[in-house]
Amino acid sequence: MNHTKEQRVLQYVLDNATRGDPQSVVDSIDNYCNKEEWAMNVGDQKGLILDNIVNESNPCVLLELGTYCGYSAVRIARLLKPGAHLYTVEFNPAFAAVAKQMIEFAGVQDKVQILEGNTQDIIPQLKKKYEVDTLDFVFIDHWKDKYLEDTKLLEKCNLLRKGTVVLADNVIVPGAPDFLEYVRTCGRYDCTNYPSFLEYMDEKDALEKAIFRG
Ligand SMILES: O=C(NC/C=C/[C@H]1O[C@@H](n2cnc3cncnc32)[C@H](O)[C@@H]1O)c1cc([N+](=O)[O-])cc(O)c1O
Ligand SMILES: [Mg+2]
Repeated sequence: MNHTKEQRVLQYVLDNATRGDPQSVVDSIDNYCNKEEWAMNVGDQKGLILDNIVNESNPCVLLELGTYCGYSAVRIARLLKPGAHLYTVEFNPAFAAVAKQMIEFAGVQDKVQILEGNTQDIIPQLKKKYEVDTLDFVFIDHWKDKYLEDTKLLEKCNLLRKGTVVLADNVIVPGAPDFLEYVRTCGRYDCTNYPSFLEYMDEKDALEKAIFRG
């Protein structure tokens, strides 16, 4: 039975999207969350900004913090060139299970790897255990009070290089003020704000792009 919202979102995708078609998966989730139940996916309006920034960055090795149902993982993976790879970190087993099925249904499982666990534990393992050298692109969309500590951890683990794009969701709602203050004032990032709207709502929100200066 689909007892959780996340299971209901997945079921709607399985019933309405086309297997192997990531765009139809993205569209189905947006339809469901617009019509039936709100869910904390980056959504279609901020999603278009995310698409543009991924496309202009042309990334090979990507990291996402907070997979949730896999909406942004599918959205990003559908744009990746052959050989590019997205690692997405999720510590809630129930959400990871939904995301795994979402990613497989979309047919992007060869481009996406869900790393189950806490970002604090997984980020320090990326180099040795997952053979990551440096990251080209990071999408941050997990608990808002973790954005800053995890950005500093990425720096500490030497996972950022000159030009790495760090893109953060929700810098207005729910907001990540300490993260925003840090990336805009520490001198190590070139920041751009992308005003938009909270997913499936009329409320203002924004993405912040912080390019690491190396
Ligand atoms: O709260 C929001 N997002 C939190 C997302 C959290 C996701 O990241 C995982 N996680 C958390 N710390 C983790 C550490 N390690 C691994 N996974 C982790 C959680 O298990 C969840 O799957 C949010 C809220 C609103 N809103 O309007 O209220 C809108 C949004 O777009 C949002 O993204
Ligand atoms: Mg978000």
